[in-house]
Amino acid sequence: MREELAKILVEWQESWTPELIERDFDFSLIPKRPRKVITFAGCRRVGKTYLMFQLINELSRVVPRERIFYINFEDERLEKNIGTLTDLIPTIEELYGKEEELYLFLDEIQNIPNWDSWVRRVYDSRKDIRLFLSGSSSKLSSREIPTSLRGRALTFEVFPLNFGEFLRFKGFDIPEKIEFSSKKPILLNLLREYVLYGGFPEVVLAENVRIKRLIVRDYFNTIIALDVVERYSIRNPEDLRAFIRLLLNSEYTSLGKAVKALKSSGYSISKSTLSNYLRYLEEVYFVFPLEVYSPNRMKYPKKVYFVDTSFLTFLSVRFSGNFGRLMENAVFIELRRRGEEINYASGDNWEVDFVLPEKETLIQVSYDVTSPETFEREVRALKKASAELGFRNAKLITWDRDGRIEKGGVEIELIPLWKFLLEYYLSERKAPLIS
Ligand SMILES: Nc1ncnc2c1ncn2[C@@H]1O[C@H](COP(=O)(O)OP(=O)(O)OP(=O)(O)O)[C@@H](O)[C@H]1O
Repeated sequence: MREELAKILVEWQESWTPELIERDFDFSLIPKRPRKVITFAGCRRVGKTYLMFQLINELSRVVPRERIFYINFEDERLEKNIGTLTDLIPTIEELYGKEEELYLFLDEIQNIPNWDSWVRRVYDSRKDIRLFLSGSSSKLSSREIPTSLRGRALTFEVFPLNFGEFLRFKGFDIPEKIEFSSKKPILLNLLREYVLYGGFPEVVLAENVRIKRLIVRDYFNTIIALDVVERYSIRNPEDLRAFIRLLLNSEYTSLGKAVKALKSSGYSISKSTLSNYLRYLEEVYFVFPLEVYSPNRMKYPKKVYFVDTSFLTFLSVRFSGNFGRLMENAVFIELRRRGEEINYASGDNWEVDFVLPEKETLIQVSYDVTSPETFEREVRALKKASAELGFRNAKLITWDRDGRIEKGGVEIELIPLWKFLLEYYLSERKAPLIS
């Protein structure tokens, strides 16, 4: 077995040249001190492995290549037992010496039982070894990091491409003065594509909608079958699927109501089971339930957003093609990517899509503000929310309308979606991606 390991290590040193498109990731956020085990967490296929590759590229500029190793524990040549891990460092040291710091990038490490005790041992006993871990499983996500690693690990959350990255993947150079540029119609077309089909790298690169649909459906099936059903040992996968169908077609999740709705379709599932399902789906970064901003939260249902708008486009009967809903989901993911604390707000006959309590900001998202009735409704909701919550920052994210209006003492900033999504990019900040 050690021979296989040696072969894989040498092969990696000799042949590794990944072709990748750079993501926005500020690697200076990875601390030198205190030394931490770095983990990359996020939904399946968002690009965690490629982000590790990008980091390896950056690192290769300052660290000799023979001190950096990448191993994918899904490699069928490797035995999936702890022996593979315990042999790893001695094998590298035999082959390449042990003088300097060693950087180990270990992918899908959760395939090895008891991997976490090995990680802890290495972390505690070898100050000269830096570990970077990734995996499709929530076992590596911050919420589920084994207790033995707590305090030793720092997790970076990876999301589907942001709009700036999406444009880079599409080979589109963002012009200087977008508002006045002749390239703006192209930008808006690309934005439409981004909102409809989302930011999974492979889906973005796929050449037509038919292929995009196939890939997204395949991701969906894999997430449900492997990341949820298998990992959490779900006994009735059909029940889970019925619940997901419900989520994909409703804006809110009140578990009580879900129990009733499912019952009327012939599924008998308890509230506590549904609550577990929702937690699992959240742990694998497939959905993000959003709470209302209110002291008595229990009275209000949660709203549900998906990690990527493509799931709504290709799998939702109700929201497929509902551009307003897709825009709202895209804005949510962008806020989440920036690490904002987010809620929604609701009152008598009004609702505001997002509240950022720390920034005292209200955000409403609306596709069609050209219709005076819709515009009035959105503005009214912002006014009511502002009066009730005392937050004076109000933004209305539109498809492409800029400006500022004052209504009843509340100033509302109108922001085109492209401008909102590129805010970080335009201000040359990079999304922190830290949880
Ligand atoms: N930066 C990138 N440049 C070019 N292609 C990319 C990039 N990131 C991801 N991809 C494409 O998306 C695919 C999935 O990316 P990757 O394997 O990194 O995802 P992952 O999050 O590690 O997936 P899993 O959770 O299934 O292991 C890659 O095989 C590649 O085709």
